[in-house]
Amino acid sequence: MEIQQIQGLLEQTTSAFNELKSTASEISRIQAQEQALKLARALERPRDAILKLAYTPAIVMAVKVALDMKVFPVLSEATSPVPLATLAAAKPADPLLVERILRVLVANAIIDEPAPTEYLPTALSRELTKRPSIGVLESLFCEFLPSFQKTPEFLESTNYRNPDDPLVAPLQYTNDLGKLNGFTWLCQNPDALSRFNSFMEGQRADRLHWGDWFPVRERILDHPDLSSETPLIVDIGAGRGHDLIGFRERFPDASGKLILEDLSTVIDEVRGAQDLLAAKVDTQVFDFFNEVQPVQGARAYYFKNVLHDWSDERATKIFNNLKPAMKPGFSKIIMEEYILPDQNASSLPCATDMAVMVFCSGLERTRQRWENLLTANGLRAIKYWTRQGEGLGIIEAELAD
Ligand SMILES: C[S@@+](CC[C@H](N)C(=O)[O-])C[C@H]1O[C@@H](n2cnc3c(N)ncnc32)[C@H](O)[C@@H]1O
Repeated sequence: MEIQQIQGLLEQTTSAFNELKSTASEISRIQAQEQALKLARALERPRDAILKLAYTPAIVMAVKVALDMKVFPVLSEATSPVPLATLAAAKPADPLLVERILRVLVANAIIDEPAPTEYLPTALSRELTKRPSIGVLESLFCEFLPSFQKTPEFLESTNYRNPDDPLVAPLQYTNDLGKLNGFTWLCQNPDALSRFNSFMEGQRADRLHWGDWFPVRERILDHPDLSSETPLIVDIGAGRGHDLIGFRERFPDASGKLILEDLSTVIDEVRGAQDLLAAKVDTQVFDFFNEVQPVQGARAYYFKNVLHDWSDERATKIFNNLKPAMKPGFSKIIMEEYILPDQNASSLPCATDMAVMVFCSGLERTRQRWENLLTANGLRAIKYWTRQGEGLGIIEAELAD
């Protein structure tokens, strides 16, 4: 690239940085980061960029090995540089192997090496001691990566049909699952299920809880028909219930019940968890394909990252099992999902789109696709709440008539 073009990108990056300095907003942070990425790309030779891109799985592999060798908890305690021998003793592991793995981490700014074979933590390596971020890395590496690798072969075998059958996705092809649903497969593999549920907790990482930006009081809580006995929020496909716990923290005075619904294996994993008990969250086994919604007349039926797992045909089944429980004029459906822009979507939603395609033939949807889905199912979008950057939006909907 011409030096003048790089100069131009540098100026745009500086101006994005100045905007961030003056507003300290999340949007300006994302814009500055995107601008800096364009600048870094422009400074890189295309051939080197491709080489590094193709090597990305090796970096993730090194992080996974470091996790397994228990390097990060030891490192994050450190106030002075930690010698290699101390880190190698954590597992214990061969010091030469640890040195090679840590070299990758240093080269990728995941840890610091202030002196030869002496290490210090960074914000990134400290993050790798937290359950949700460990879950993100481990679930994507162990459960998704093998399927990513097989996806081109799978798509060729289907003559590049867009996958829409959750029982015929790259996951089944890769793991020889026959017609076993991906979530049932997870439920049969407790370690994989635990990694996946931590991954879902991690999806929240550093993002706003919906209660921090959606006008919950105005759109949900301020209604005369709400009482302590009314189901307030039914979180369908809730996983470990982190969204409900976050809701209770933000609205401790809200009257009405918070109900967590998921498949029986997930409920077995979460039932009795202290954080759920403390937040007064009820649990309910529910299979949204095979049962009619058992909680009648809730104020809000909340789905987060659920509809994106399913094709329109499957989503119709979910809505058909939900609608009989909804009270007209009172019950709402709140779906916290990406609402893709028509153009220039950011990297994270696009990567998520690939992950749901591989796992269960799901898809991220543009606003028009959401609109078509709701209309075809006798539902009406009250409002699409979009957010800039990589945050999830909210589709607020109700029965059409
Ligand atoms: C992508 S996760 C989302 C979890 C959580 N809502 C979140 O965003 O963190 C999808 C959830 O749907 C649940 N699920 C899958 N199939 C289901 C079914 N048939 N009935 C009820 N829940 C189901 C899974 O167990 C999982 O917890």
